[in-house]
Amino acid sequence: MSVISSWNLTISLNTTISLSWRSSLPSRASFPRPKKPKTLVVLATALGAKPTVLVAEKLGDAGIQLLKTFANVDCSYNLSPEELCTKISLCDALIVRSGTKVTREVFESAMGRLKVVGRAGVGIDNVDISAATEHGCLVVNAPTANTIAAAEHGIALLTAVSRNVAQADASVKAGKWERNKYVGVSLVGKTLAVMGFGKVGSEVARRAKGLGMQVIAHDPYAPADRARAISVELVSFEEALTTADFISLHMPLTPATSKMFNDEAFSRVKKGVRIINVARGGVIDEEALLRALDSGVVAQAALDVFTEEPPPQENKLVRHENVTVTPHLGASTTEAQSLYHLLDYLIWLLPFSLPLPSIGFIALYYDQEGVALEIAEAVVGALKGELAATAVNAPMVPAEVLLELSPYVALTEKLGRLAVQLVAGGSGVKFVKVTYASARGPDDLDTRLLRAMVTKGLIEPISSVFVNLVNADFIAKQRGLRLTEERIVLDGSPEKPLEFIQVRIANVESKFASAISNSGEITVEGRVKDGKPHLTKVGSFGVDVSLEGSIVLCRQSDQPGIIGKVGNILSEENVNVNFMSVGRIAPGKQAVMTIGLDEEPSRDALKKIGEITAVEEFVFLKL
Ligand SMILES: NC(=O)c1ccc[n+]([C@@H]2O[C@H](COP(=O)([O-])OP(=O)(O)OC[C@H]3O[C@@H](n4cnc5c(N)ncnc54)[C@H](O)[C@@H]3O)[C@@H](O)[C@H]2O)c1
Ligand SMILES: O=C(O)[C@H](O)COP(=O)(O)O
Repeated sequence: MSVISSWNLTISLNTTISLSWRSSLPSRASFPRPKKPKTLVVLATALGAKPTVLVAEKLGDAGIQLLKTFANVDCSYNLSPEELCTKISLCDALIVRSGTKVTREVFESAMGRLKVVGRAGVGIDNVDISAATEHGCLVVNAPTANTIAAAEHGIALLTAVSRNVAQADASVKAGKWERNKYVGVSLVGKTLAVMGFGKVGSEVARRAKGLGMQVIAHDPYAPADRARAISVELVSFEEALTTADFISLHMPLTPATSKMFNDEAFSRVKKGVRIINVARGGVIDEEALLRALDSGVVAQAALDVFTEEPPPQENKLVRHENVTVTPHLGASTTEAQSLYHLLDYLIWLLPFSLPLPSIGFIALYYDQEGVALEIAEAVVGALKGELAATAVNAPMVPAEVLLELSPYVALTEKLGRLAVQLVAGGSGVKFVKVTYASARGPDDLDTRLLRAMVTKGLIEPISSVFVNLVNADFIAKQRGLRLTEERIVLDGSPEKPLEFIQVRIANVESKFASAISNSGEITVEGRVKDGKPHLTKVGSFGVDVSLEGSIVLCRQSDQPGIIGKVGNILSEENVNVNFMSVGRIAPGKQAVMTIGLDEEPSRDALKKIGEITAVEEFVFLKL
């Protein structure tokens, strides 16, 4: 019994990072479950009051209970689109299944409050992902908990069509006894083409092999070794169509798979093929399927999913005598939807004092967290500002990379904040260059998170927009901000990921002229020292101040007594100086004094600093 270990990282709004460890047993599904800690995303969010989670479709009780430990939970099912839009502005998170369309209007109606959409299941085709991203709303799903349920339903439909179970049942219930009419076809030795060899598809394949079928699969993105491991041959779309006796669909609905099964595809299938769809209705052109059924090209179809759900009463496919239908039941088993947790079973087993190996076996078999728990964990984690393993619309940063980069995450955001506050007028920022100096090779540094944090730092002080890893690139583009990145490869030890980071803003004037470097750009540079972000350069002046609280930058003609005068003004106001450094061009010439402050000084105190005779210019910057 192997144990999956996981690291969870937390980044809160002030970008402090915490690390916790958890372990869990592998799930019953043999398709590798995403190792939560390996792929993570930052959702920096700060929620003062208890957040509100709207659960818009039935969710297992285990999930509801978990949500209630952290949030106010509003379970309102069967909301009309208008009702959903009305409610959403009062919610921080929304949990749906496939029955709720989370449209652009929903995100617009949320007016910035909605931070997470949790899809309690796999398919995210009912969520407008672009709109979510534009609104900085993280979308998470529960990709593994219903895999087995869906695969079993696929097999149930496969066996049902081969033996006319639904039709024969209806006939007997209608008082008939038609033994000759419902002669079926055998599965053994027949070829099954699994279209989409992902989690569900591979579980269907495994089960079909157990029924004695020849299994082939078509999936342009599936790794060959996964197929080889269960002796399934990966084939082209053409070969799948032309050789299969049964076709089972398991791909997602995307623009590429939409109506993949159309007249053209049906013109190439083996006459009498049987089709099972437990994926999404939209992957089949339903009109084309009807024609293929009527002409006998397709002998039978079993459909769990439809383009429109529920399908209209008059839908000819639903009423077709060679079509077996179920109302999107693929994920609907008690085990998939609710909690069958390892611990419950271990506790249940205790009185039996079973030997350890059998406990292990049973525990492994029943380690089904259920969709409800999987999505509740993801949503609560995201609301806490933790990192979501199942994020759909944000780049994933491996946990170990994130841990190493954490102080640089804080540094980049603060450099962005400082740089933009140095711009005269604060706006008009269009060209930003971020330079990363490192002894590591260019492929050895993932800067996506750092870039997002510079954007956050640049935009948040001058707008009301909430920027996070989800929407940083979109917001930058929308505001016409061109952020370019540059790498400087230094000699030395690659132990540290970065030596220094520089943020430059071109084509702007500065309210602190000394911040303009020789290249004519506002320039701030920082390093991480003892795990803390430090400002180490402003313009062409070397400085050194820890980036916390706020900062006063002050240029003076280099002479004795200035530090004392500034210190006096601040101490009269009870403002604590946490750090001070002076960087000068040459003794007796100009110097830039950097003062780190714990409290914000009054306007009056700042005015007094400006009035010190030797002070040529100064600026107060909030971090
Ligand atoms: N009926 C239900 O209740 C139910 C339950 C669970 C999943 N589903 C649906 O089943 C589908 C598969 O779910 P999963 O968990 O296995 O997802 P998955 O992401 O693990 O697998 C999908 C596979 O489809 C493949 N694919 C993508 N484009 C393809 C194409 N053009 N041709 C062939 N293959 C392609 C991908 O490479 C991937 O391997 C999804 O549409 C999901 O929404 C339905
Ligand atoms: O994509 C999925 O997970 C399935 O279609 C399940 O959908 P459901 O949560 O509405 O049952």
